[in-house]
Amino acid sequence: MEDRAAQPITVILDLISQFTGGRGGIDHNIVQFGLAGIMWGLLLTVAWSRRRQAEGARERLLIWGFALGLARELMMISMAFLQALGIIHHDDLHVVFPPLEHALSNMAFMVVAAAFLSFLLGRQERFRRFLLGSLAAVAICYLATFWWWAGHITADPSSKFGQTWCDWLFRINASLWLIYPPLVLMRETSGWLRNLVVTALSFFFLHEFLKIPDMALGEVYEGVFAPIRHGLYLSGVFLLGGVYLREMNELRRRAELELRTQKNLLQTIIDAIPAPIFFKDRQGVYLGCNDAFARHIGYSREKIVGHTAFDVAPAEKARVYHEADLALLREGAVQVYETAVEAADGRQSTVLFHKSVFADPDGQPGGIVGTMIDISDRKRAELDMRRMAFSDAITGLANRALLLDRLEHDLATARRESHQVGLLFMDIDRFKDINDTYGHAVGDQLLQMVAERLKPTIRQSDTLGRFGGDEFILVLSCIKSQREAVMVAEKILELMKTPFHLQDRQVVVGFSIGIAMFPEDGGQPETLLKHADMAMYAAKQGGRNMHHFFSEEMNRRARKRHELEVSLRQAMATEELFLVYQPQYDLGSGRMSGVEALLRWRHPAKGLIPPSLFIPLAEDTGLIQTLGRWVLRSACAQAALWQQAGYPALRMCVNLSGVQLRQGDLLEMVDQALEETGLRPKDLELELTESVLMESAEANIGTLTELKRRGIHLAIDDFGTGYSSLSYLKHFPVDRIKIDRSFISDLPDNQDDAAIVETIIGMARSLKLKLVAEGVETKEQLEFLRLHNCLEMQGFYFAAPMPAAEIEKLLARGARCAVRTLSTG
Ligand SMILES: Nc1nc2c(ncn2[C@@H]2O[C@@H]3COP(=O)(O)O[C@H]4[C@@H](O)[C@H](n5cnc6c(=O)[nH]c(N)nc65)O[C@@H]4COP(=O)(O)O[C@H]3[C@H]2O)c(=O)[nH]1
Repeated sequence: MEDRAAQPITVILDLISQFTGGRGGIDHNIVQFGLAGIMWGLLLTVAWSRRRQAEGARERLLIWGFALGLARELMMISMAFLQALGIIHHDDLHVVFPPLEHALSNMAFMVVAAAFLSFLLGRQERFRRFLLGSLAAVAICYLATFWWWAGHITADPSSKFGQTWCDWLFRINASLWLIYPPLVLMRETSGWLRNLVVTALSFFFLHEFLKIPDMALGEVYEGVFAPIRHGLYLSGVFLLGGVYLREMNELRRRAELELRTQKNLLQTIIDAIPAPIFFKDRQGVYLGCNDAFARHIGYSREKIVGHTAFDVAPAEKARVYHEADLALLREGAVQVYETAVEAADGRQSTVLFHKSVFADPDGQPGGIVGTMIDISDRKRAELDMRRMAFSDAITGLANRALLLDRLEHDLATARRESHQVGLLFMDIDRFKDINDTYGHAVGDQLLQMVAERLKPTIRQSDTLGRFGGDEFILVLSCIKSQREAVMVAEKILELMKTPFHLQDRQVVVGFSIGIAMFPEDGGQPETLLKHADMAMYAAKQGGRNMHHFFSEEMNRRARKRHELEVSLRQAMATEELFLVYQPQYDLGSGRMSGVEALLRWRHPAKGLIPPSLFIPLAEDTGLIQTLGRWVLRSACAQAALWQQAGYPALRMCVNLSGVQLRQGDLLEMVDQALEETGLRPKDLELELTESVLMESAEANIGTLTELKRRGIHLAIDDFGTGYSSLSYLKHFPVDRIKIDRSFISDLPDNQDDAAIVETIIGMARSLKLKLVAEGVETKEQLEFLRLHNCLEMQGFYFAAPMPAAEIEKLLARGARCAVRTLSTG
């Protein structure tokens, strides 16, 4: 029965055996070894090349497994060659090679199987146990076999390894271990990858297992089994290799995809950051950048990436960046520096670079990553702030702080290098009037225009600034003589002569310049400034629109002025000031028609100080406000007293300073004085000098009209000394003209004066203005005036200024102008 059953199989096996060339045929086919060797070699190459990216136990195992497989094939190829070349006989091969070949192929299978187990199951412990167990078993089998085989072959050199019990042991052991991985995988995983791996591992198992029936049959049908087994082996290797390569390909694709995703993500993230970011390699080639960077430097990303700074920045700048990069790569750490960047369109910006080095996979400096913070606005703001701190807001010239700083610096240099410095202190004459007349905006405009005219006069090394108000300073930093300063001053005065176009008007402004020289006039900035200021004051006193050098005399005068000022302040508190009154007579009635209140100062040490000395000082220092208020109130009070005492009404004439007129509170001051004293407005006459009136005619006309509306009389003092425009005179609400005493003093002999006086009298008559002649000292003068019909007079011929009590006496006596009183006031 058994024979019958075995018969058809035997027939088939015989047939296959015949067909395949029988024993020793394909078993030792060099093509098969070659193919398997190529596959193992390829797999080893791939696994080796990937060892960096895919670090891990599996990859290391695979390298070992593939290497063992390759070693087996190489050994088989060399065996085939040795046999083909007749160096070793076929029978002798069985002595050494089979145990080695079995060990290598089995170890290769085990290791590869373990690697796939770990990969597909993801459980390290399990595959480690499997690996250790299988390898230990293979090793034990191998050692035992070899030990036995060594003895056996010595006893019977014709015996074959494949026909001994140790071969059995070997095959059974190997197939038992090789059945394990496919079974585990079948049970625990699924998917096409699992199926392929299971198939490949099963082929390996079958390759080992089929040897067992072959041996059981006495290797009679090795011609059948060998091709099948080796076919299975080759298929297993190719299948596994295919799986692995495909998997590698997939991994690479996935890695690339991931890399691309990561790159996109990174690009999106850095594009979302508003600060420019870039990164370059060690050679300075841009590897990437964000939109902000591309925008900032004005190039597209394509023009930047793959290029160096030399392609996107001017060579000079690129060199700076490159050198900074090299230093950073050399020294590592972080680099922060500020620099100017020029964009493609030439736009300049100041940026703060933060650069650091990034490492390559080997931990070496791989390149540079940097960010740029645009600090142009901050820089500009800092610059503006610095400029604002040192420049005058209206004119843009140096301000007081900068002027003092420069002056100090120039003086230090001049001291060191022994040269001179000229300081020009300039002031616009009557700037206040312009401000009052046209408003502050126009005043500022004038300051700007003056600054513009001054600018071209200065050299690079000079400093021009506004010291405050209408005061300009020019520091001539290095000059050889006073002559140079004079030339500059004259040039400036010449420039200022051209009228300024202000609010559709051509306005001529005067300019006074005071000059102080280093080292003669002072060694310190403060002293020089003070002295130049004094010189400027002297220029103003001297008739304006001129320049004046500082002198010691000026200093002395200034000191005296200062002392006087201090005394005047004290005088106001200690009643050293008092009023005297000078009568004015009406020759028509022969009666005293009015009195002029005149201020006196009796200094405890210096005696009587004339008003011509202290009134201008009071005007300059602002004391005139308080003083004027006091004079007006006292005079009004005195006039009211006389009236209350029953004397005939007298016109009380009070001098007003130009400063008082310009201050806004004149009306209020007058109202208050009248109200407090009870004097009628019509009994008060306010005297304004012709020049004061003309200086700011337009601004004053409103105030004067208001005074007039209240019934207060207005007189033009010192008439004839200024250059009254007749048209203005016609518009001014004045009542009286006071002919200046300078025209009276030489009457009647001086023909010119006589003609002037006659003209003034004629003009007053035609303008219907009243007249009073002041400074009448002689009978001839009186007669001349009377002859020409000027009937009101004031002067020493009639009476000198006198205290109120004296006036009262005169009033009490009903004194008439015939009385010749030459008493002093
Ligand atoms: N040679 C000569 N002089 C005569 C004669 N008659 C009078 N005078 C003087 O002529 C000046 C007349 O005053 P003014 O023209 O208003 O000129 C005044 C006036 O402009 C100013 N002043 C005086 N008191 C005041 C005041 O209270 N307020 C203001 N703002 N100015 C005043 O001081 C100037 C000088 O005043 P005074 O020294 O008091 O000098 C007075 C007076 O003493 C004469 O026949 N011959």
